[in-house]
Amino acid sequence: MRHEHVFGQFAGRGGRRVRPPPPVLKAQDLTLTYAGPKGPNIAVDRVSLQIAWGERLVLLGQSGCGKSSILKALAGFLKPVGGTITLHGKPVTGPGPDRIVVFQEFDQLLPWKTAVQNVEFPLRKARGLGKAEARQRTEDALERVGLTRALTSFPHQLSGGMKQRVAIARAPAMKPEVLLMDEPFAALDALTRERLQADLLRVAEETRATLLFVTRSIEEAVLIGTRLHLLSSHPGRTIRTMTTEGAVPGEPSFAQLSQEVHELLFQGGVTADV
Ligand SMILES: Nc1ncnc2c1ncn2[C@@H]1O[C@H](COP(=O)(O)OP(=O)(O)OP(=O)(O)O)[C@@H](O)[C@H]1O
Repeated sequence: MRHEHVFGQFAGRGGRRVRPPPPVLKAQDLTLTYAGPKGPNIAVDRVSLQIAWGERLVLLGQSGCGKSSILKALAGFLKPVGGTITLHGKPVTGPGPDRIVVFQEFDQLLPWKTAVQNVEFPLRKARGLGKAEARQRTEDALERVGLTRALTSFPHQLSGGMKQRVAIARAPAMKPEVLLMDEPFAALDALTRERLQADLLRVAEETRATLLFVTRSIEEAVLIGTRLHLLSSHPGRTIRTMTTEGAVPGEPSFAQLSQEVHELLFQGGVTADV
């Protein structure tokens, strides 16, 4: 099966070779460490990746392989000890509203604001939208994720799934350059997880979001991603990047690609936990 993604070899009309679109976000030879008792521990070792506009890149690998660390570095929360990160060719030096992060934890909403206000507030504060436009965008975003009730409830009155819906509505409504999602569905029950995966896919496609998504689930990766970046176990190194093109959920192609990914992760010294 052919799943290798080869940059620089996109076929244009009439089979002409055309250049791929320039990456929105790019990391080159990214090395990340944490301080340990005996000196720095390498968490991520010279990983390079790039995300083009409208692409959904999934970082996949075993627990502790450095997926969250890469996401944090791309978000600007963690400074690399080696390599570079650029957004539209400009170095990333810290966090910014051009990169919005959605975490796994359910406590990322402002507890003193309602569901509606949690979406509306950053649109007004960080994006500087007027009241009418922010309200319109908020209503639109919440409708997209199917949140039609409990709109005036506070986070402590919402279920975990509902809170994640608000977080998923809020992030694309900000229209960031890149949406960074760190295992946003890992703490949800299987049914809610499936529903939110479908909602995310729909929102991402409708809003043409550029997405970096972190997961440990092979099936989730193949479902969500247009491209996968497989990482070896600690310290995280690139095993391979591959496209998910042709893998259709519910068809043998999907199971086939999932199996291929599983084998690659095992060969890379990884125990995939799905
Ligand atoms: N704040 C920290 N201080 C020290 N070491 C850390 C810190 N955060 C992460 N690490 C270490 O860095 C490595 C990579 O961690 P990271 O959380 O990025 O992995 P991960 O692939 O996201 O794991 P998981 O899937 O379990 O969330 C691990 O060995 C971890 O112990």
